[in-house]
Amino acid sequence: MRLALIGVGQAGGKVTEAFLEYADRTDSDIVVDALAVNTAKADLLGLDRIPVSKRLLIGTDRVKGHGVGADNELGADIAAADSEVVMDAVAGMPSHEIDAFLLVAGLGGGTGSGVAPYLAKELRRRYEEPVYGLGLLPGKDEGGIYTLNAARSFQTFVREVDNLVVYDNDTMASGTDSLAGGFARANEELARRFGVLFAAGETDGSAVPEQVVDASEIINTLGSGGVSTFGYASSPIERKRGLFGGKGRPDVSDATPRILALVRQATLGRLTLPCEITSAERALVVVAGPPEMLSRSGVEKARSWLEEATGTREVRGGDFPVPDADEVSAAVLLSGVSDIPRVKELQAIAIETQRSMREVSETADDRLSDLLWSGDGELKPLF
Ligand SMILES: Nc1nc2c(ncn2[C@@H]2O[C@H](COP(=O)(O)OP(=O)(O)OP(=O)(O)O)[C@@H](O)[C@H]2O)c(=O)[nH]1
Repeated sequence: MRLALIGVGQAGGKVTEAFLEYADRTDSDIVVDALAVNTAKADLLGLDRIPVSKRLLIGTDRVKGHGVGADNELGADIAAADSEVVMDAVAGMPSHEIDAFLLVAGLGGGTGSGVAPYLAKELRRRYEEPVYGLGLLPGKDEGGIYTLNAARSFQTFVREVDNLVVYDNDTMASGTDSLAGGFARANEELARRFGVLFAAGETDGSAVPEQVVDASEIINTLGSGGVSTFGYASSPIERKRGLFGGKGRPDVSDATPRILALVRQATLGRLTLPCEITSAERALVVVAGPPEMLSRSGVEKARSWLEEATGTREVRGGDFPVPDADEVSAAVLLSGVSDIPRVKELQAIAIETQRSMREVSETADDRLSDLLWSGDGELKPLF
């Protein structure tokens, strides 16, 4: 699947660059073009793979390049005023090569969470290709304003995209390094894992899959509307010693059970957004690795298992041969999921935060409560 990537806000820009790094390293063709959009000049200066001409600073008349300081209403207002800057840059992309747009944004801050949903709306209005979101949820320890931002952005973003794929920062593997180091590792891991899914149908012809996962399989799995989560698992392979010191053939004796075990692990392990898997409407599985290890019956069995585990008959699947790989991996996309504890929790905390803000604002400033609070006690979308 060939993507036009648009990274919005600081996190969105960094994750987009991680995708570019993955595509370069694996020589894969998944990124047609990439833009970074921000209200903070410093964040754009911190990028290094996206060319300067494709780093777009918006809202300069309102915030003078200093960012919106976690105010996502301001982010959405700026997007409404300045979206043309982004749409002009998108119009310069080779649209005939693009299978889909992917907007990447952290939903806890102000820029990504406010601007990305508005750009999704504009892109869907102008282009036939599907527009997907990759939304990063803030960790539980990030505080009230991040949670409130994420809850409001989430409901607006879901409404505006064809599908919102979610990555919860709380699922990030914990390490002992700094926050920045932790994010860099998480972004690399995220790009590598999603990369397998998007790159599966874009092989250069040197190794042909038995069951191709092309762009339409991914598009049909994502569907139109809803939320997706993603799981991944891998295991190293043993190779017999190769002639002349080259890579030898892998040991294929356990190829079939290994695939089934990996798909189970990917589905039942650490999903990017933990959810009740039986609430999924559709699923897609990609098994990647050396071609000898990609047993057709393994992939078939894994698909049947996934049908049973999720209770949906709409399960697609295929293989992605990577001749030199030192591992076999399984990527599982669950789409149309609805039973998501973290989203319920996010909304509950956000409503509580709003309620306390409302109590303060009723004595201090009624305008604020009207902005955040709809008459029926629900969170207001951003626009
Ligand atoms: N996965 C991931 N999350 C990140 C990264 N950087 C920041 N975040 C998360 O993104 C949220 C903050 O969003 P940012 O992108 O920094 O903020 P912004 O959209 O630029 O908005 P403002 O800074 O308020 O203008 C927080 O919830 C962070 O946890 C990153 O590199 N990777």
